[in-house]
Amino acid sequence: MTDLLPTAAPGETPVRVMTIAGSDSGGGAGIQADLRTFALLGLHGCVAVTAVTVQNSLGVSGVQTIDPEVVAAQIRTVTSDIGVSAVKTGMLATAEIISAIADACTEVGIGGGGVPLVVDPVCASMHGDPLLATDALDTLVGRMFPLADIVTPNLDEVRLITGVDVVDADSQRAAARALRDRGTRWALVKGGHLRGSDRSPDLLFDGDDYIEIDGPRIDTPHDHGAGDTLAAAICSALAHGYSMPDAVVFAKRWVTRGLESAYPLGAGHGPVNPLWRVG
Ligand SMILES: Nc1ncnc2c1ncn2[C@@H]1O[C@H](COP(=O)(O)OP(=O)(O)O)[C@@H](O)[C@H]1O
Ligand SMILES: Cc1ncc(COP(=O)(O)O)c(N)n1
Repeated sequence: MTDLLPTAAPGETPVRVMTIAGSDSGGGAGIQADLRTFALLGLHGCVAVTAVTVQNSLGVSGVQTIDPEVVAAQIRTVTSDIGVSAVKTGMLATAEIISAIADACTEVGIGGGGVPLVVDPVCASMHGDPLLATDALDTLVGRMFPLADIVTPNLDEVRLITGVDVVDADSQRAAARALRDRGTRWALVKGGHLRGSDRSPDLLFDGDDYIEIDGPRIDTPHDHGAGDTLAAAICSALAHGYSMPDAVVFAKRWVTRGLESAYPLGAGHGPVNPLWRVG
């Protein structure tokens, strides 16, 4: 497997994908991270914006959500004209927005065995600022997980969704099982927040087999947008027809390379850097 995906010839339409997520004004996470990964992997990225966050390297100081009907309309108008081969979701903000997205996805054939759907169940920023209304978690799990080909929570999100505290390989497996019980086809329990090891192992589970997708732990404070970058790369590989295990292995290598060349930005946490691709 290579570190890159096939690209279109100049003038030829590239593979299209879509991110349904929030905007990060600091450019490190959210739709900005997704679009960077899509573009650098040679795909054309479309967007359904769910919220505009007021954010920099130190945290999130404001959120303006988008009218749920406008979010759904972005999904319908893109799919009816441009067409997409895979979709990922990130910050979905409120229960009303999630319901509108789930309805629109069902209507146009995203998820549920149709167009592959990657659900990154974003609940908070890395600084701990909330990105999902506290009453919206049940809707996120109840409406999006049954549509999802894969869900990609970090360990804080795993705890919120399943109650499982991941501290070692056994609890990582228990968390993967508990996630699958909530309706997703594949569960990925990311090990990025597992401290005290020189590895950062993610665990992929389809209900039968556990697949450990290992990688070295990169010693950097600049990991803003790591989860978005991983999920956007999984989405990109699925759009090219990769199997789920191959898509996650590909994406893990992509985010690891991005962490290796992550850069400082502002006074806080800088972003993972998929620009290694053009460096
Ligand atoms: N310091 C690190 N070194 C290597 N890989 C990491 C590191 N931090 C996160 N990752 C990887 O980046 C991806 C995103 O993980 P994580 O940081 O847990 O997600 P999130 O950004 O959603 O909190 C995972 O594949 C994880 O293993
Ligand atoms: C709009 C938006 N979406 C997602 C994240 C999560 O990224 P991180 O965990 O790196 O803060 C974020 N901070 N902002």
